[in-house]
Amino acid sequence: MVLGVCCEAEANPDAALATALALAVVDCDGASDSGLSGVSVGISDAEAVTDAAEAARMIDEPASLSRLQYNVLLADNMSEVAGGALHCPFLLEQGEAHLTGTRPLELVFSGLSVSVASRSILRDVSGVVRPGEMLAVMGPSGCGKTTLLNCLSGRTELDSGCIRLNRERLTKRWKRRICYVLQQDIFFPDLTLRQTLEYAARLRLPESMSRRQKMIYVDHIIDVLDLNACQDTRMGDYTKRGLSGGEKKRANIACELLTNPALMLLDEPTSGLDSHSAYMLMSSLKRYAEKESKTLVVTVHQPSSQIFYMFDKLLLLCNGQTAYFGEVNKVVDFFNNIGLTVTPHYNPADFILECVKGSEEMKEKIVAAAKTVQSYQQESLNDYCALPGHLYQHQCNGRVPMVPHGHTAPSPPCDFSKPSLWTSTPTSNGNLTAPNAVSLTTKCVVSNHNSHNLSNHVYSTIVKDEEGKSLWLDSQSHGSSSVSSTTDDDVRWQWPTGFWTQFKVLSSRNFQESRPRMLSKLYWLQTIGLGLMVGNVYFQLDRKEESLHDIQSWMFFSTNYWMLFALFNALSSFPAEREVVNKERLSGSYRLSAYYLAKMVGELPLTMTLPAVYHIISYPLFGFQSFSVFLTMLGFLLLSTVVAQSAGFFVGAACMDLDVAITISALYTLATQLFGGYLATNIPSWLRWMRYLSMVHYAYQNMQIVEFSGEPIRCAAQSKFEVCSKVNGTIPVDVIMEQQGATLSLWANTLVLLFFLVIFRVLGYVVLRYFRQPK
Ligand SMILES: Nc1ncnc2c1ncn2[C@@H]1O[C@H](COP(=O)(O)OP(=O)(O)OP(=O)(O)O)[C@@H](O)[C@H]1O
Repeated sequence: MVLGVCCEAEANPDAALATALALAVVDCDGASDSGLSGVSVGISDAEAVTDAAEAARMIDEPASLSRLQYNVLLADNMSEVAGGALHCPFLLEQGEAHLTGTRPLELVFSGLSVSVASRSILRDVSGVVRPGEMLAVMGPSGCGKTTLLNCLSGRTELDSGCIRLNRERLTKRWKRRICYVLQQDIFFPDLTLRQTLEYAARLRLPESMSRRQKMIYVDHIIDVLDLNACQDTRMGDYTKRGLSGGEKKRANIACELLTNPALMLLDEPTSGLDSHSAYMLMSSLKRYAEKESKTLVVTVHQPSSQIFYMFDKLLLLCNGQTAYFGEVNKVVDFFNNIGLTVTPHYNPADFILECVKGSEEMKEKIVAAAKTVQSYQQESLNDYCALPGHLYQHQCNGRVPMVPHGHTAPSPPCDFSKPSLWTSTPTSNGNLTAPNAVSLTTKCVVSNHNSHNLSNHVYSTIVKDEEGKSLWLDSQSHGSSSVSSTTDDDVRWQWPTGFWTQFKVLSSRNFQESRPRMLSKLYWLQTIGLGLMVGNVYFQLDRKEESLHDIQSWMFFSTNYWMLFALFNALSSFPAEREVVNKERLSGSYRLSAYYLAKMVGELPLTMTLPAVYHIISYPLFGFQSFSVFLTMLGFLLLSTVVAQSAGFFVGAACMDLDVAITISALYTLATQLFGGYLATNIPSWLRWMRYLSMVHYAYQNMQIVEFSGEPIRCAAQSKFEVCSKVNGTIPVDVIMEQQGATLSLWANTLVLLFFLVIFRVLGYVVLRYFRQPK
């Protein structure tokens, strides 16, 4: 037995401990502040726990939930100690730890119809999945399985139909709490599996867990999904070899399991796995669903009969219509009853798939039979959906649900031990019996007084399977926090971690993920080669009028090259990570602002490294003047590079299509070069304003001001500068600048560059926030 409780209490430790345990044994309703803050308590002995639990029972005033920070690791016998007297998952109200138990979740979908470009993809598809159940969605390729999951996760809009999660509508809050394991495995290819999971844990597990606990969690998930051997292998993609298809699939599931969601939607989790691995994976998922009362919807192609019978329910689709919905072990009867008999020893999954891939006549027959069955249930489903979801929110803290004037408040059906909406019981003739009526009078208390539910709702647990191997750590959903509220829409969304944690983790991930891309061996070679080449072309230039053109071309080339380099690199940066970021944003892992800021900061050192190396090589070859000029020029070169990177971020964020982004950027950069002041000095007056939009112009001017102020250019014998006949034999810097029509000072140019930097970065954020929201 292991129990660690971290409480903060200004009272004595025992009281703090008792209070923590009281949470397990008192009704959460009416929690009042008992002034907890500041003491840590740890117990490792069952007797002490029993005593404390007893003490907790005697507390008159339930503890303040708002000021209690707790973190509990509890072994499986804790439930016996506390006697299973849990009444509800508890809420920490004011944002300190924000952990809530995962409520078991009943998923009901009714009459779902979807069409794309006037083609009907799903037609009137309905079903119910209860906590602890696994629903298999099967059907031939293209029948609409993925579309159905997209609907259930809220990613595809419905033409008609309804989806209810514990009677609530599928709001943004729910969408972020549903775990959707996509068919495609979307990861950063250069991170290893372990790094990927660690970052996911640090982002998605609550702040109240220490980093060590999060890492223990990661270890368990790796262990459970048998990913130990490949944990240090990079994820890889189609250009770089990394994890195998099956390993990636399991990694995908592992990332989602970290948050321990109540509802998991898995799109073909077994594809690409050998039969043994597929079996092992599905049995893990099955155990998970059963032990943790999770609701699982899984699409599968051609499961083995062993896997097939692991499912509780089956939804068979045929051309977007329901061909069967009901218990898996009744499907053979259903087919028998319509005259389609399974050959003995034949895999029933293969058989039914062959039937729904058969002739049109056969398909129609199956769909018609399924409709007959469905009509029994449809009415109740319609009633269910007609209920205004927010009236029936799961109010397990004893508060009265909000009810419009003149209505009686029915209690939400929190008790899942009661029969639910769709207990399909096929009769001997294959038809399903009429469903049980929706129970609106069940008690509003999650009060299964059994050991499982205690652990399920309150404590982080290490659940063990029959062989004693740890399966899942923790029973709490970390995907989000707040549970109850008066309406669907006014629920405050609480992020699993705070802004600064997200910023820190994402900056570090961004740095790690971008480094191989931004500082590849090829780029190093290119930079060093270019630095040497340019340095030798403009080798030790004398600061005299005869060399002026070459000096200016070194500056223009250097500035221009690094600005273009940064811009085009940034351009491909968003498209490359868009899918991963969209996936993470959809699952509510972090704020966009934290991601955006982290991206800017995380990539900053990487953006600056290569131009700095180039400058260090080429400037001394070009002709070292003084250390201060060298450093100032480096500073301005880096500033110009970062400004150009901002433009690249903006265009990359705004354009979904990389080709379009490249075309727009090429046009913009070529124009900025033309108006930069070096290539064309006599710009027609009506086009001169374009110069002020050219970032290169300001950067190039600054380089010249710094260089020519440091060591003035000596006049030639036959100087074209009038000033040479009067002053000192050197050309003042402002004369050179005026000759190019540039009148701004060093600081004015710098301010304009900073303005570009801020504007492009803000625009980039606005685009991502309002125009590129993941769907
Ligand atoms: N955005 C879309 N535009 C046009 N057609 C679409 C779109 N999305 C899906 N479809 C079509 O809808 C049908 C169902 O697609 P879906 O991906 O749901 O099938 P599936 O059963 O998951 O297939 P598979 O088993 O091959 O993954 C397919 O015929 C597909 O071409």
